[in-house]
Amino acid sequence: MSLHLYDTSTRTVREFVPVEPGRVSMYLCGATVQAPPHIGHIRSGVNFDVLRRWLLRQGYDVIFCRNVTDLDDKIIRVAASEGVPWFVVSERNQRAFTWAYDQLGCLPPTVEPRAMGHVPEMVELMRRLMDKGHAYASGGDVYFDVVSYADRYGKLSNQKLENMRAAGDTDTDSLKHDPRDFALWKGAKPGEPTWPTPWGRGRPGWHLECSAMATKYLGGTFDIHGGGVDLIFPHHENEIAQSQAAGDGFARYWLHNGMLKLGGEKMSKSLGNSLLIPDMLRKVRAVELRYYLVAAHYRSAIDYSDEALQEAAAGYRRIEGFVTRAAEVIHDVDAAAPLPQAFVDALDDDLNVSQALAVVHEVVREGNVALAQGNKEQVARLLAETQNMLDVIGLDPRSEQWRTTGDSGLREVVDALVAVALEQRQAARARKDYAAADAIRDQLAAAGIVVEDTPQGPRWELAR
Ligand SMILES: Nc1ncnc2c1ncn2[C@@H]1O[C@H](COP(=O)(O)OP(=O)(O)OP(=O)(O)O)[C@@H](O)[C@H]1O
Ligand SMILES: [Zn+2]
Repeated sequence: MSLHLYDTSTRTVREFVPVEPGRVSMYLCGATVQAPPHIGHIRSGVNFDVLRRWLLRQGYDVIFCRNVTDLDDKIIRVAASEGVPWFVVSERNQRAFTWAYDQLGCLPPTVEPRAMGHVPEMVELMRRLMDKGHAYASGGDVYFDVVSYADRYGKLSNQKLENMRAAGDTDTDSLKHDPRDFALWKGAKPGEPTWPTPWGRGRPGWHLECSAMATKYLGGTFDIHGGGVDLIFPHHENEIAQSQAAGDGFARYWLHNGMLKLGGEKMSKSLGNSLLIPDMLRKVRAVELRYYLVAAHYRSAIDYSDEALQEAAAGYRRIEGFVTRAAEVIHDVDAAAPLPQAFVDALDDDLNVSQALAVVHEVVREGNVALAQGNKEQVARLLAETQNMLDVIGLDPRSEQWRTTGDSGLREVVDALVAVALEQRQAARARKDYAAADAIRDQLAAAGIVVEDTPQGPRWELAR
């Protein structure tokens, strides 16, 4: 089987074939930066990071564009409440998002455009829509005329125009030709930042931003557009309407991640039920949080619980335990070793990471048996398979990312210190000074280090 993905626009799992052989262009709706990220935002980030890594593993050259919405009503409100300019709020929170994506091991985007740096591209898109009769200016605003695009509007979200309710703010209904028309551009309001257009000063509507940025960096037709299911309507429906009405092919596959919820409700900056990343990193290590966020199928909803998080962390530590022990015996890991077919099939089947992780756990179980039997050849093969699979999901404990962050960065240092202590314990045993040998073991235990004697010699672990 080749890669198949669930495409919201056709409501089917279909074969992924990029526009250009060997190259994949991908756009992900990134953050509106009125507040720092919660784990729901980062769930979206890490799930699309796994897709990107899977495409890279298959040899594709991937152009990944994730935008930042650096100005909107919510940012303006936060800035006003703090008495600072809008960009103070968006810069601060954008840094918090970047930090969080980095902590969770997301590869940096190929390009990360900010909306307010792309106003000329938005004006040009509005011009094209006006010329084709799909947009009109009214009272300083510019609107998309949904009736002019009636036959196709609603395809993505599977609804018919006649059943749709009015878009957004009813205050502006008197300016619209139809209450379902949505704003491409919002006319200047006192105290708000504005940019010039041929139809007056103002600021862009959110939907227009993504259409303009996606096509600027990925072209008129590109492969994958992603975001959370919360964005299907109206945001993505409107992106399609704007871009296709202007004459662009736009995205060929629409992928949506399920929501991370708390008590059954979407985790949301606006609802104030956010679990922020620094707080989460006091509960578990970043790699364990990533494991938790990718372990469920990307399209399913997750209802957050501390218990499930701790269970996921324990699951990851089982994998990590094997990798660490095996790496003590095997020094050269074959990065080109093939991935188990069951793992490949799982990811090719609409990125079924939970199934793929089940394969990892199976290989780890076999690996532990091989370790216990001292079967070095088997251990080498299973360690290579495990690390190569984990690399695709961004979870390899021996990768640069996880070796140098959190407590795993100190592992080599502790390893050397424990080796010295264990040599002394060995020497004490050799001279039959068992009291001294036990004292060394007890001191290590007091420092949180548990020593286990194995047929391959003593090894240590942190007591957790
Ligand atoms: N709870 C969540 N679970 C999963 N993905 C989410 C969640 N909240 C937002 N996302 C996704 O994260 C990305 C960035 O979201 P954005 O900043 O637009 O969030 P938002 O919906 O405005 O946030 P909020 O509702 O928290 O104020 C989008 O792709 C969005 O779909
Ligand atoms: Zn968007």
